[in-house]
Amino acid sequence: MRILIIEDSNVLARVLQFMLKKQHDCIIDIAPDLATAKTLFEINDYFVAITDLRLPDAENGESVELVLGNGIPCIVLTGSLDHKQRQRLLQMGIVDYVYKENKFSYEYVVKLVSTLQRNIDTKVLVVDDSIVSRKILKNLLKQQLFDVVDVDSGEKALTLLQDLSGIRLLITDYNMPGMDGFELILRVREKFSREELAIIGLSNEGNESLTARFIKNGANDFLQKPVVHEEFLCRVNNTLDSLDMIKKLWELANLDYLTGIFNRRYFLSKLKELWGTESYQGVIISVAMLDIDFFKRVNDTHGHDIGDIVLKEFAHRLSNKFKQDCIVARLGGEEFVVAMPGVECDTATSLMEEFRESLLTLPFIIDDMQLDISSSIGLAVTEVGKSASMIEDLLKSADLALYRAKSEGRNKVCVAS
Ligand SMILES: Nc1nc2c(ncn2[C@@H]2O[C@H](COP(=O)(O)OP(=O)(O)OP(=O)(O)O)[C@@H](O)[C@H]2O)c(=O)[nH]1
Repeated sequence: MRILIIEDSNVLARVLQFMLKKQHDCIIDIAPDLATAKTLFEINDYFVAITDLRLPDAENGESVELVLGNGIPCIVLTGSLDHKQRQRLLQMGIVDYVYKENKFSYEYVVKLVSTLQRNIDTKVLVVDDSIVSRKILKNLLKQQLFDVVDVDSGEKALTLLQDLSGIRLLITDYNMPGMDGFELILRVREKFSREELAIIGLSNEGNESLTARFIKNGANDFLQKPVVHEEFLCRVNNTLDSLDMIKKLWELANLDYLTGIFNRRYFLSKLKELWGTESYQGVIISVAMLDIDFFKRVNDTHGHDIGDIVLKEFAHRLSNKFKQDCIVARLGGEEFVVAMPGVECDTATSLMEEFRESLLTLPFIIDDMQLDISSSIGLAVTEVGKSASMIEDLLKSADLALYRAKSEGRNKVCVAS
């Protein structure tokens, strides 16, 4: 990522450069005047430009025209701004303006750059029967680099949500012929939770209870039309920030920090979920526990960092082999587990034998070193039932089978009797 700072104050430009570099892996060019900025635009492609409104050779915001004329998102830095200037800048299509006040202003600029990066990969669906309103919202969102799709009815929105995966934010008008905004939200919430898909409702009705109704029906936020540029973008970004935060918390709670695969907590909750699902009652389930052999030696011989790489590679291979309905997790240390619902004992044993052998035939190459890694595997099989204590028994059996595999010489699959 390459960023251009157009700013005649060398101190300010350097502070911003330092703060941006701390947060982003990027190249930063500094132009102290319009002429230099013009030259830099001829030779480089920029992700975003941050420009002062007044420069020694361009006192009237010509740098903003230059940036936008080059099709580059523009963040404006300014000491002051009157109402007219603000209107003009927003109409020109800048990302945002920031007052040069204190360190928080520069932190805000750094955050804006992260937000723009996030927005590029964020799909937003706008639903409004008014072409004018859709166009305004689309333009506002595109200035922030969002990937925007729009439709003119709730019915089309539902179809699109079904066909096009990855939409993270739905912005819907309330008053629409056919399906109104409320009904659309209710229908959407049957399939998508607040954590998966955020919804912002819009209406030009000045009805006070509308906000609460929207939110009670499943919207994350609500805004009055016509939208105020800055408020709209703040609300959109806050809503998406909350979604990101929830995702991060979910990952912290359910993923193993080292390998990125599921952790023990997720694994156990998933098994409990299966046990509680009517359609799984009586379905056969195989569970395999895998433990890397003599892993302590890997750490002792090559160091902990290499040990970590082995764990990551092992997890990667395991989750590549057992996809689809299987649940693959790291239980802790060098111990992993795979649950295979619907897989009979014979098939599960063959699959585990294949995996065990693949470790020997495809050695781990780390830093040009070849490491011979093997695994002992214990397998237990049962039918999903009503009693939760069965889960404990199943895991105990797999663990005992693993213990047997270890004591019988390692690099072996043992099935619980
Ligand atoms: N690098 C690394 N090592 C870990 C991690 N978690 C646990 N270990 C190490 O894993 C090793 C496990 O050693 P042991 O339980 O003695 O087992 P082992 O050497 O694999 O021997 P067997 O299981 O009997 O074949 C210990 O040295 C732990 O320090 C981790 O996250 N990273």
